[in-house]
Amino acid sequence: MPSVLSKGAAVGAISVLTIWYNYYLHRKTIKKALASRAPSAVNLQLDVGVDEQERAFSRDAKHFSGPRKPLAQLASLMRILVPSWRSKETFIIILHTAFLILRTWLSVVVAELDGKIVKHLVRGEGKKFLAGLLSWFAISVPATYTNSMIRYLESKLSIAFRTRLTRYVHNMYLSDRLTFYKMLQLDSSISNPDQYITTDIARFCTSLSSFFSNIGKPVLDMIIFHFQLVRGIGGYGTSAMLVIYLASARLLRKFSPPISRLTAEQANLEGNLRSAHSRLITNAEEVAFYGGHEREGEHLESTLDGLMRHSIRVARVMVPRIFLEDFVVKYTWSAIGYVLCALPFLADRSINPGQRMQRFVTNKRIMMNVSDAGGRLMYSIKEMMELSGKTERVYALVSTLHSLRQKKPSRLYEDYDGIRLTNVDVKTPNGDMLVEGLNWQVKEGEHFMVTGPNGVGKTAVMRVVSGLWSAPVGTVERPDPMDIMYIPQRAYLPIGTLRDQVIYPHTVADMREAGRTDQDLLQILSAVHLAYLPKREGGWDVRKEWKDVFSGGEKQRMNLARIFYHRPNYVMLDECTSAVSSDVEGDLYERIKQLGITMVTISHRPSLQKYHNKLLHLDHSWSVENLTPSRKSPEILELSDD
Ligand SMILES: Nc1ncnc2c1ncn2[C@@H]1O[C@H](COP(=O)(O)OP(=O)(O)OP(=O)(O)O)[C@@H](O)[C@H]1O
Repeated sequence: MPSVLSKGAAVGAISVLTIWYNYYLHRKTIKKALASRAPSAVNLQLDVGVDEQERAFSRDAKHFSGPRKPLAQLASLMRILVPSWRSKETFIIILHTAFLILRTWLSVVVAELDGKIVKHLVRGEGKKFLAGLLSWFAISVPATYTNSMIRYLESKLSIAFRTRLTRYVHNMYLSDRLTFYKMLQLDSSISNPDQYITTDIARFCTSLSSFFSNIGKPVLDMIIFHFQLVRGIGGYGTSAMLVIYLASARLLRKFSPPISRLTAEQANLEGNLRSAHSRLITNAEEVAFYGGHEREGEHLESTLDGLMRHSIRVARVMVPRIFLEDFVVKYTWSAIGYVLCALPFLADRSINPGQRMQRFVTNKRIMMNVSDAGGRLMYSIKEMMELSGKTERVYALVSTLHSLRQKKPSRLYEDYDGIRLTNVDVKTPNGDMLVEGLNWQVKEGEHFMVTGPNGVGKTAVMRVVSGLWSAPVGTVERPDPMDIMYIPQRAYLPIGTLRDQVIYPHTVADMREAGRTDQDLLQILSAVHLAYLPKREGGWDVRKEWKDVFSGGEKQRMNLARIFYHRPNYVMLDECTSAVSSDVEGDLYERIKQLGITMVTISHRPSLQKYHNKLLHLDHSWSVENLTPSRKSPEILELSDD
């Protein structure tokens, strides 16, 4: 009984520590939540500065370069998951390990108590039997508490890993190096980053945190129980058990299908299905107009078919492995365990029945625990392979982000008062030449129109100026990003309030800092002929899926409103008034000019020429022409082939 009390005290001490830790974390979370209500910097990782994060990325880059073996991949990812010995994750892992040890220790105590209870029963010692039973119950409270804490800490670890890894990826994905754009538009190695960031990271973190229990617990059990068994059945018996385990592990490995590859493939196919659904969500109206539901249905079905065929194949190849695993772990090991427990007592007839019963029950209980731990270790070989497949995908994501982040942009200078391209070759990401040796300069007050046939590379020039595409040859000079804006062909409406639509990409905090008010925004909306919107939609704070609310022309005018809000020195407009009625369109161009903003307009509409004084014509070669209001046909100033 005293030993039970001292063990109970140990459990109590660990429990108090855990409760204190939870309280501490809870307070920290509340403090953080309150702090995050205040307007914060743009950095996504609230507790780390942008520069510090950039330095961390540069330090980590060498650990994510090129292909690596699964264990090395896991080691690289662990650097992100547990960044230091003083991190929260280290503390959770230590606490988790403490509870694992405690559980194993309690199992030994229970096994010994079992033996004693049976001994008292056989001897007919009623009082001792009852005392043993009471101790048994006393142990059950900390034992169940320990089990629930192990599960709780496992979830906590998984959440902590996921938070850290997802933030790390988000910070790199959405950094000012435009990694998300490069990944989505220019690089095909990661086809569905959304699937990787949402599902794959979550699965990897859950697997990794449960892996600590699944491997850590049985390994601990095996070590501690084996010491107990050596006392009970001698060194030969336990050595025999060990040899049998190792042989079984080899056998199971030999007959195991390539689980890590199958897991990675499964995740890939799930990503394809998800992406097919995302496409339908994004293009629902277009599909509905075309009556393309059957065609889209066929695509979804064939994607689902691929996934299901793979899942069935996985289930089929797993049958022999599961059969072998069960046969070895559940039956063969138990039978051998019985024999090993019984042998010492069959050989030694001098032991009295009570003692014999006590030792047999204790040993059998420990043997069952060893067998159970061994079984869990065998099962965790499969989990280890699955984890390896999940690690492979998450590693691929992080290493691609690192390699895209390091890609050098073209020779681009951001301190020029104007736009100047010198001997620039404009090429597609595939390397196809669109415009060769482009020499083009836009000075302040020179409003340019860029024209040319479809697909000739007009938007490509805007991509090169903005730095989205790098020019392999030549030099690009342009103003500071704060002084130039690019309005793309397709109007973009972010998630948020009506106010957010006008001020994008500013936040409300940025707007307040810039000294702008809702009254200013109303004036801006009236400049783009949308002054009726706040009233119609129910105020500035209303949140809607704006892309479904606004008409085509309204969407474009809202995008143009951002020019009046941000008032850059230069703006590049890419066919962004095609749905705006021509009277409003003309008015908008005049207003932009009145604000002293220099315009570069990509358009096919000759009616827009009157708002510009120069023209860049692209048609596999390039030419710059003067546009004078009095002359219909432009005067040719410079040709690319002269
Ligand atoms: N991510 C990409 N990868 C490969 N090729 C691309 C990519 N984006 C565009 N292109 C190609 O680059 C060429 C130029 O495209 P761009 O959008 O600049 O044409 P454009 O002159 O603006 O045409 P339009 O008048 O139809 O808008 C096109 O042939 C297009 O297929």
